[in-house]
Parts: sequence; structure tokens; C-alpha cells
Amino acid sequence: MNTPAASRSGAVAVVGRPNVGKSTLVNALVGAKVSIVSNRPQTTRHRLLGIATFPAGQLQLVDTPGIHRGERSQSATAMHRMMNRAARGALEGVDAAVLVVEAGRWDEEDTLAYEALREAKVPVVLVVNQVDRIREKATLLPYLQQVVEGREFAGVHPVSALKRTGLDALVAELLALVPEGEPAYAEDEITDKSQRFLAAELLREQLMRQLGAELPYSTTVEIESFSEEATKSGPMMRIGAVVWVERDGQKAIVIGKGGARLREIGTKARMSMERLFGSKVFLETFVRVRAGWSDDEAALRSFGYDQ
Ligand SMILES: Nc1nc2c(ncn2[C@@H]2O[C@H](COP(=O)(O)OP(=O)(O)OP(=O)(O)O)[C@@H](O)[C@H]2O)c(=O)[nH]1
Repeated sequence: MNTPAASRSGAVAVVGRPNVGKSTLVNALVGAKVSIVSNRPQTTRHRLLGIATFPAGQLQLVDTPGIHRGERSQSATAMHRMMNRAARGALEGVDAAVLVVEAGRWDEEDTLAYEALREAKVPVVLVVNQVDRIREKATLLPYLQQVVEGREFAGVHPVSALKRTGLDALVAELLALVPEGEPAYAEDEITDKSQRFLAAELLREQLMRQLGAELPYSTTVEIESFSEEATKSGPMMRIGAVVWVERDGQKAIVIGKGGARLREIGTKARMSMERLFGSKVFLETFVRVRAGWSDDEAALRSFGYDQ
């Protein structure tokens, strides 16, 4: 009789410069959209755990905000320091790391991310993402040879996170790098974040996608109310969300002519929520201006109103 192979379970950091496809990769491995994706760099603001359970074990994927060069830290050493800090935060307690790069491209930021990972002394698996965009597949081989030259990787995997190719071999490699053990989360859990948090993120995703450069990065989404009720056609989530902007002009942009833009944003966000939660969603979205809000708070505190 064959004894089944012992189950494996461990945490894997997903690291790389902005916009290489880290969130897309995490979502593809988890099999659901737990991390928001847009074609704007620095979409991911929060550290998020994507839980991917397979017959042979479980990977807890730490999706991190893209490591990037700060606007004010132009020097290589300052950049290096910053990347080290960012990578160290993501690497706390992980068993392995995935370094995601874009097929055909390797620049200074990738080198610094690699060095930071090496210093953290965790096994590094190189994921060469977006191979679907490479027309001449023959050019991939010299590229791969060039990037592994003089560097140490536990494995190298050309994949397309978008088209979901090359992922089975990547999963097998990662499971082999994490220790034996029982899954840390139940099989049906896909993230450590609450549904409330995910709802806010899915609305923020649509704001980023549909407003493009018009949307200030300081915009935030707050879920004011979140409840579940039974209806004749099954459970329904009732969600009240506020989009906070800084000026009246921005409020007008988000709402759009006759409210058209906000309706479109709300509809798309609601559909993503329904897909993720597997339930009907009733979403109400408000836009509010937060001008000087934090100053007011400081003023209130100075008068002792917060006690
Ligand atoms: N063609 C192609 N596009 C991809 C692939 N993976 C990701 N993308 C696209 O690349 C863009 C960035 O993807 P994200 O997953 O948000 O990238 P990220 O690295 O998490 O970005 P940050 O959150 O900014 O750090 C999106 O438009 C994705 O659809 C891929 O395998 N092929």
C-alpha cells in the first residue's frame, strides 16, 4: 500500500518591482481575485495573504506592494536601503520567496530586489512572468541564460499569470520548498482579509481602472455599513461605501455627468464582489470630500475632544 506523501504548508513572499504582475500571479494561484489588479503601478497598498490550497499542501502567499525606487531616494545606496527594508518586512517568517520579473526585461530595480532577497537568506524562485507577450519564443532562452548567470535561484519558471500557463510546475517547486505540516488555514479560506476589506479593495480597483490618471492617489474607500440578509432568492450583502476625495472638483470627476461614471464604477465593483463572495450584493456608493479633515482632527485633539 502506498502511503500518501506528507502534506506541506508554508509562507511564500511574492516580491518584485511595481506592475510586473505579482497580484495577478497570487490570484491565479489562489484561484480567485483576492488582490486587486490594474495597469497602474503601485496598485497594491496593503500586505495581503492569498491562501492557495492544493492536494499536496498549502501555500500562504504574501502579496507585497511593489518594491520601487522612492522619488526622493535617487542614490543607489538609499534605494538599496529602502528595498532592503521593504523586502525584509515581506520576508518575516516566510519559507521561500518568489521574485517576479517581466519576460525580456531585467533592470537595476530587479537586481536590487534580488540582492535584498539573497541577504534575507530565503530560497528564491525566479518567476519570469508575461511570457505570453513574447512573440519570438526563441528569444526567451538567451534572456533566461543571461538572468541566471552568476545568480542563485532555487528554480526558474517562465509563466503567464494572466493566461495561467506554467503554474503547475511553479506550485510543485514551491511546495517542495516549504516544510511538511498541516495546512494553516481551512481549504475554503482564500485570504486573511475580511470581506469588508475585500469589498473596499474591489471598489478601489474600479476607481483606479476607470478614472486612470484623473484619480488622485490619496483617494480612499471606506466601508460604512456591511450586513447580510436573507432574501427570497438567497442571501444578499448590503454594502454602503464612501469614496473620500480631497476637493469638490474631484468629487465631480468621480461622479461624472449625471452620475454616469459612479454608476459604472459601482456596477463593476458590485459584479466583482458578487463573484468573489458568491452572493448577491446591493452596493450603495457615496462620494465625500475630506478637505482638511486630518487638520481638523488634530485641532480637535488639541482641545481634548477625543477623550
Ligand atoms: N500580458 C500579460 N499581462 C499581465 C500578466 N500578468 C499581469 N499582467 C498585467 O500587468 C498589469 C499589472 O499587474 P498586477 O498584478 O497589478 O501587478 P503588480 O506587480 O501586483 O503591481 P503593483 O500592485 O503595482 O505592485 C495588469 O494590467 C495585468 O493584467 C501576464 O502574464 N501577461
